[in-house]
Amino acid sequence: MKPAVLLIEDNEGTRFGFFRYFSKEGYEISEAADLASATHSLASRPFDAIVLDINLPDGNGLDFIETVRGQDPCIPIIVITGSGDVPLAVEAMQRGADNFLSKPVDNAALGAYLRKTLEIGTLKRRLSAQKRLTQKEDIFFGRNRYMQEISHIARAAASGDTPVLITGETGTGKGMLANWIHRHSKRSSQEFVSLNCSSLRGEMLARELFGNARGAFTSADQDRKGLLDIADRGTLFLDEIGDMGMEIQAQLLKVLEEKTYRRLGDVKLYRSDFRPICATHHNIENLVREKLFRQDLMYRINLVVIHLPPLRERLDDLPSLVAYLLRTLGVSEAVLEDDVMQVLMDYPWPGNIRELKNVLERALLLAPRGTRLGREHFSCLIQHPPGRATQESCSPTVQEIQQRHIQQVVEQMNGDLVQAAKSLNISRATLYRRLKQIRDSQP
Ligand SMILES: Nc1ncnc2c1ncn2[C@@H]1O[C@H](COP(=O)(O)OP(=O)(O)OP(=O)(O)O)[C@@H](O)[C@H]1O
Repeated sequence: MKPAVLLIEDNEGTRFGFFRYFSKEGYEISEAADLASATHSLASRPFDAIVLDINLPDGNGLDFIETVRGQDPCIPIIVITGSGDVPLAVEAMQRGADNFLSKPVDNAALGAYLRKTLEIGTLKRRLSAQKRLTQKEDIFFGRNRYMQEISHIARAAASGDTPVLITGETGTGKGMLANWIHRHSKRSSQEFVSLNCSSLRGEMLARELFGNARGAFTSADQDRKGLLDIADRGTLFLDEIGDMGMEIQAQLLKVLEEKTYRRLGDVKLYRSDFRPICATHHNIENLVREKLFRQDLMYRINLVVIHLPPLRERLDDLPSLVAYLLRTLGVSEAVLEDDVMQVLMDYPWPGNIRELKNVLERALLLAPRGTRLGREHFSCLIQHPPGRATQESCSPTVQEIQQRHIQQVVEQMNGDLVQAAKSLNISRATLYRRLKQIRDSQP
């Protein structure tokens, strides 16, 4: 495919010469005589590079560099300045241009610059995509008064070693906060082991937690470590602990009291020094009243309680949270058109921050590269009732089909993850990761 270049230049003669030369060189050239038509062109299709004159009839090209950079940090920009205008060229580079040339422009020199700059642009994009994949997600606390208090308690929890209970609706960031506390605690060099107690029941959950000896049950062909073993000296994050069955609750209480446990089918006593951090979307006290949760276990795990508020109760943080999430997705907040924030403010966010992130990611996928995100990219939030926005408005993607298949196999194996991993021909760790992704993608 030909590289697409947008030439923003008011001089018709220069544009003509440029068009003829670079079309022959194999580029697809679009022309804009002023900033207004350049903005229009950028909104209507993606470009691989921009060649920009500084003095234009309706504004200064220098300011335009920042606008473009806000929408696409990687697109190469080459600036054309008047002859000998070095300070202007320096300013252009400071504002984000990749290269500059003085007038009259030597097309051959510009061609060489363009080739090099396009190569750099491709590399930058690749790096930015790689960074996105490898970057560890960091938590956003925000300036909301209540969240400031939470950040204070979280810091205190990280410097101590007592159990923590995190409550809040789905997608409010309970898992992220648990991980943040671990990473800022003295246990950070050890494992952070996460287990979702609602996805496994009874003996299956016991097997995951305690491990098993060879022959403990039909498919136990070897000794297997449990997560308690792996979490030794680290942190064990028990997500959705409110859904844990009463029998396992009794076993967990014993482990918390004695720090020792037995693998299934084993007589040997194992020791694990793990720090428990638990999370639930339930009100644990109600569960205790309903006799669904042991009171003694509640007192063991709720030494520090952190309640994360739903997103709709911290809307004062929404604009900076959106900017933060967009940055983690590799774009700046300038990518949003002005009236979009009101759409985001008006939506009740039943899936909280997870749903917000999914909605932003989907809007970025829908919009052509280099264009701004308008209301039309958030039509799910306007047209669909809350909670269904990210699921039903689009046909399933390959990833969604894969996720369904994994869920079906886990169900067929009655939740036996060892067998499910074998049947899917993936490792147990990969299966855990995929199951977590499935949970994370649900609002
Ligand atoms: N404070 C935050 N800062 C940045 N991103 C966040 C924050 N909270 C949540 N997210 C985003 O939302 C996603 C879901 O967060 P997380 O899994 O921690 O929520 P949760 O409350 O544990 O949800 P569930 O109850 O469904 O397990 C995260 O992967 C992250 O992308």
